[in-house]
Amino acid sequence: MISIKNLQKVFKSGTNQVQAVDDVNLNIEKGEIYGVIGYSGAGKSTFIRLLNRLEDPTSGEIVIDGEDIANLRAGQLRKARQEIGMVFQHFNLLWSRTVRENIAFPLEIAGTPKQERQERVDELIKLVGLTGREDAYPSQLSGGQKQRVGIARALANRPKVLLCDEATSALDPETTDQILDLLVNINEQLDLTIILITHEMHVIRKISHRVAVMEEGKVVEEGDVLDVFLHPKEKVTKRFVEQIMGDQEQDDTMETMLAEYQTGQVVRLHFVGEKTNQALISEVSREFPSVSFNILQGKITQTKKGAYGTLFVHIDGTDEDIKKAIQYISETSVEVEVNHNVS
Ligand SMILES: Nc1ncnc2c1ncn2[C@@H]1O[C@H](COP(=O)(O)OP(=O)(O)OP(=O)(O)O)[C@@H](O)[C@H]1O
Repeated sequence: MISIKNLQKVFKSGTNQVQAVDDVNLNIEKGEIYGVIGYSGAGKSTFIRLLNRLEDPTSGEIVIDGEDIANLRAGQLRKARQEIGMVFQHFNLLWSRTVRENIAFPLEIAGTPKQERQERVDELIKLVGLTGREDAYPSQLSGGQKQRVGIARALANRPKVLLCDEATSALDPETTDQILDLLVNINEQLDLTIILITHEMHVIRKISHRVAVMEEGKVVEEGDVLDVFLHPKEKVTKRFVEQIMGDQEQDDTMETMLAEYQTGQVVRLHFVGEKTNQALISEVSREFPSVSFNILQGKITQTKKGAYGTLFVHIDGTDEDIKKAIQYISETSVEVEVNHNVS
């Protein structure tokens, strides 16, 4: 659906040159939530602004649904832009207009007749959960509500793709989660392709199907979120994954746990996407009633493709039963690492 080839953006000022986007090549499928992550200055904002030509590319191709956005002239560009919605970090609302009027704005620009405009606005208000706040002004809204207006406005002209530029970075964690849930709903209900840029791994983990990692203008790593989580190759990617997993921390506490348990075994279960932790532990407890399972600690993170992470479990019972329980777990997709055997 979106094909980006050899995309370059060089900013020039006097003798200074900054290569903000450096030979980016990506393919994004219809209906996908595609995340681009990178630290400040990596080129994410420039990249996303190239996609709707808020910036002009220095060279390269951006084909969205068969149309090369990079080479459109002014008139064609105006039309194409209506098919690309954008949500901004700081909402960019019109302060003298109500919620309803803000959402209607892109429809007015597109020349949508009044009756149709009103119907569409009503639909959007419902979709983003702003019923009852239609006549409020932006200054009377919370951050999350402002972003809901931003999202409704971006969807007004039924775009083919929604671009989100750090859409949750100005929000607190709880509101962030609500807005991310809304984006997932919209993606699923409308089968809408969403491209988002962020510096927060949490955003990628929670809603993205695939991710690209940017550094110094380049995409240094790309793939399914779960694959990238499990096998980060680049240093920068490892840093992002550590942000939410904290592996080093777990290795340190392992030693403490081993010292604590004198009977049974402490095992580390590695979840790689196929089974959820709760389902497995209750299933194995049911199968082996004579064995006790005690979850000691763990860090499991849910991605769009399943659970990923590790769980430390103390298993106690007779040697024979413990062995059978471990064998049972090993036969699922969960990898078992036996750390301790004292009996
Ligand atoms: N209009 C501009 N003129 C000159 N240089 C620019 C311009 N916009 C961005 N840059 C430079 O391009 C590089 C990439 O910036 P960009 O804002 O795209 O990165 P980013 O990953 O989005 O970071 P941030 O989250 O801090 O905005 C930086 O070195 C930045 O200084």
